[in-house]
Amino acid sequence: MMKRIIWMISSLNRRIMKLLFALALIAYIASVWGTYTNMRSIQEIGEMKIKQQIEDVVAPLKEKIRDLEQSFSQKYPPVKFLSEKDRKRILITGGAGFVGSHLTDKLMMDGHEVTVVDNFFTGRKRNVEHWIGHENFELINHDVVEPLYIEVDQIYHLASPASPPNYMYNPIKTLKTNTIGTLNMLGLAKRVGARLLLASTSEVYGDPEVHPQNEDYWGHVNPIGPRACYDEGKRVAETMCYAYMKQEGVEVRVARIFNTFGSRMHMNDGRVVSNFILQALQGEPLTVYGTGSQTRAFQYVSDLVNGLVLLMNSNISSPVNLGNPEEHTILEFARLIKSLVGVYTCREGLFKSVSWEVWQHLGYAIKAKLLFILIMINRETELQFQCTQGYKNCHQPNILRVCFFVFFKGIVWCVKMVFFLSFSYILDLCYTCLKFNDITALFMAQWSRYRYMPTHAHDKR
Ligand SMILES: O=C(O)[C@H]1O[C@H](OP(=O)(O)OP(=O)(O)OC[C@H]2O[C@@H](n3ccc(=O)[nH]c3=O)[C@H](O)[C@@H]2O)[C@H](O)[C@@H](O)[C@@H]1O
Repeated sequence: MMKRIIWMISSLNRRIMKLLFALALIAYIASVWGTYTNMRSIQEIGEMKIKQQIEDVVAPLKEKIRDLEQSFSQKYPPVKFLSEKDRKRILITGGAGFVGSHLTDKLMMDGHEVTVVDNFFTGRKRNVEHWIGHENFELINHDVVEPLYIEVDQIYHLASPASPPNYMYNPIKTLKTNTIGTLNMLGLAKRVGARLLLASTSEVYGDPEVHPQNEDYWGHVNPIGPRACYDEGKRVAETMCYAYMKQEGVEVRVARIFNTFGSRMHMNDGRVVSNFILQALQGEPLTVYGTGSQTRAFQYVSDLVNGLVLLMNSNISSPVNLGNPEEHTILEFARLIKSLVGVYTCREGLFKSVSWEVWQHLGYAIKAKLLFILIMINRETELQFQCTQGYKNCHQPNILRVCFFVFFKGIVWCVKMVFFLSFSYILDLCYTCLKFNDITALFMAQWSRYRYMPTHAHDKR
């Protein structure tokens, strides 16, 4: 009996032992598996962390590489291809200035090799920065008062401050630039056999006694007046050109430039266009000097640039006036600027980030679609463009003006909607008319529709 009991206990023990052993084995496998997965997840987290750190370091580098790649593949404005024979090496002094930079654009786009020389007194590097790095373009920081040795076929000599506050700022420097500078450029033209175009000015006529001034007029200049440094400087520059032409056989062209406006005109330029636009945008009264009855004709810069290029390539060696023949008094001009700035401020939200070209197209598109929305599309739009895009950053709105313009804009849009709805109604009418091919029948039909409707309703009832 005892034996039996012992056997039973031991067999029970063996079973329990086996069970325990199996359980221990499972626990061991589970713990090994757990540790393994745990280690893996720790490893993975570590790897992820390292990856993240690497990403953090690499991301700015990648961005820099992208920027560099973009700068290497910089997009330039489209440039025509010219054969070696037609391609000219052209020097533009003052090429980073207001007129000079537009001339640079034209000649570059025409496919010539352009070297811009500027001392950046009134010129700005940003005016020509879109050409920097182009194989046809070179920018030299140089003052024409010092001699320049360079091989060129044509010289556009524009270097000189042109706005009264700028040229009066340092009259001796203005005189040196226009005399010694011109002498240096004529010397260069003589040495390399280049043709030189001098950017002269309407101011060589001084305070004119004849009106309008043609090129034969000799002028009426005060040699000791406040403007003399510029007026007399340009007059002597013209004299030098013709002396070099007669004595040395240098080919010269002389453009007498009248008032010009356009983009890249410095907002503190001091001339009437920039002054008035700036004052109007800032809501200040426009400073009309004197009675405002003095007249000026304003040409757009692209017209002037086309004129300069035409003159350079022509065979006219005598001086040529370049300006807009349409004259306005300064008072009229002030009124125009006021109205343009007013009109545009209402539209600012609409066209804020739109470039001029796009805006122009947009203007045409709107005009074509909605006949009743009037948009001025003529030379004034260029002024308007300068009013807004050119000096956009200077516009400081105040709350009163904003409220006024929101209200004004609301009214304008209501009027437009009324026009538009009437227009679409008329269109609808015309369309139906065409369909019916008989206006009387149409009205009869319209009328009878209203007239018989209640009867039909009655019939139905
Ligand atoms: O824009 C130009 O191309 C010309 O500008 C200036 O000649 P000016 O006609 O005196 O140019 P502004 O200073 O713009 O003056 C034009 C008229 O507006 C008047 N003005 C100017 C500025 C102003 O704030 N208010 C004002 O009534 C002037 O008295 C002048 O009668 C330069 O001296 C010329 O060399 C250059 O050709």
